[in-house]
Amino acid sequence: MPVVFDRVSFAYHTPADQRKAKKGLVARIRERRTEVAGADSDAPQSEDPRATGQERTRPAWGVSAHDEWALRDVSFTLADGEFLGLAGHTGSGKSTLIQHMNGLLSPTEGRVTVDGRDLADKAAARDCRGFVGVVFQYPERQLFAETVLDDVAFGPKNLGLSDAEARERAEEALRSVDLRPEDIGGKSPFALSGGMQRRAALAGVIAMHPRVLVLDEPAAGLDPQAREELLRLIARLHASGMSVLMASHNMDDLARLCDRVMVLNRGRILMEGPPAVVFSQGDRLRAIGLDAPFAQNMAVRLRSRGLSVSDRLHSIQSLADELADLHRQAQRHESARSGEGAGDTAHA
Ligand SMILES: Nc1ncnc2c1ncn2[C@@H]1O[C@H](COP(=O)(O)OP(=O)(O)OP(=O)(O)O)[C@@H](O)[C@H]1O
Repeated sequence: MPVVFDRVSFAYHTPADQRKAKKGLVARIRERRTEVAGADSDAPQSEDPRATGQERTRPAWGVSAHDEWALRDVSFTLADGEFLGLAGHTGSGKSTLIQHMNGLLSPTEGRVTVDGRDLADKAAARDCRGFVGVVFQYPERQLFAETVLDDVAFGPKNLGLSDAEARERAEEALRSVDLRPEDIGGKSPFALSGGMQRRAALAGVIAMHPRVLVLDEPAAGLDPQAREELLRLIARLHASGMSVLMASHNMDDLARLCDRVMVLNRGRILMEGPPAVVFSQGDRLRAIGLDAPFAQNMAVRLRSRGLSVSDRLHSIQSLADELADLHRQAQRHESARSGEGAGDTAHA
């Protein structure tokens, strides 16, 4: 079930080129009305702001014309079984992109298809919500039911499943996020810890049996242990066969988990590729206000101190492997030197 973005642009306000087209239309309509009403052409006419483009609302976040596009010309494919990471500074368009994944927002230009069906088609968008599960930022804020089990069963019930089937799905989903339905199913969601609430909210999406899981900053605001548990859980869901798109501000999480990373900057894809390739370009990342993963920063520092470590380091694992290699090389070098030394002594 690939999700394909084909030259997607999105503006929260009508973009300039489309306003221009509208302006022409409004002017023509006004001329026509004037002709029909026989209006006195000398009479002062109140300017229709739409005809002059003055209605143009300068977007709150933008200072130049191109900033009115929250997404601009975005093309990519989330392939079956892939784990795609989405990085980008605040306001770069990650949440906007995510809302296009299941048709909550429709492109102003371009198209999004899921399994070949264009989400501009309402029926396709409705169907895809069963397959593409979106977990928004702080999803626990949307918990509402009296019990955890009712909350998680809400989605399946909406799909038309019977109470018993929905309950079964809810229990299964809770177990898949390491929550025991027999312990917490009857509790209020608000009686759970923050990390458990987050997992219960995730279970509500998993209970819909999505094949694509979309996560917007899933670990934001969790304590270190809860975030570790949650990220492990996401890796496990991915390993079970789901495709995942995960937006995150944490480059280390993306470097560690993703097959491929896409970096958004002002609504456009700036970089895209395997973590080792994207995250080795620390300077480009820093230029748009993103940090590189710890391993990449460490590699830069080690190189500046004369150690010849790879500039492709992007994860703690790759850093550990590289340092172990260097250590082994140094040991070999050392033993070769001491062997030479021993030979010299024997010679003497
Ligand atoms: N409802 C809205 N109306 C108008 N503009 C919006 C709206 N939502 C977002 N924007 C603007 O669209 C741009 C992209 O926002 P978006 O929330 O997608 O970015 P983001 O990368 O998810 O940011 P963050 O990391 O802070 O969540 C921003 O400039 C934002 O101000």
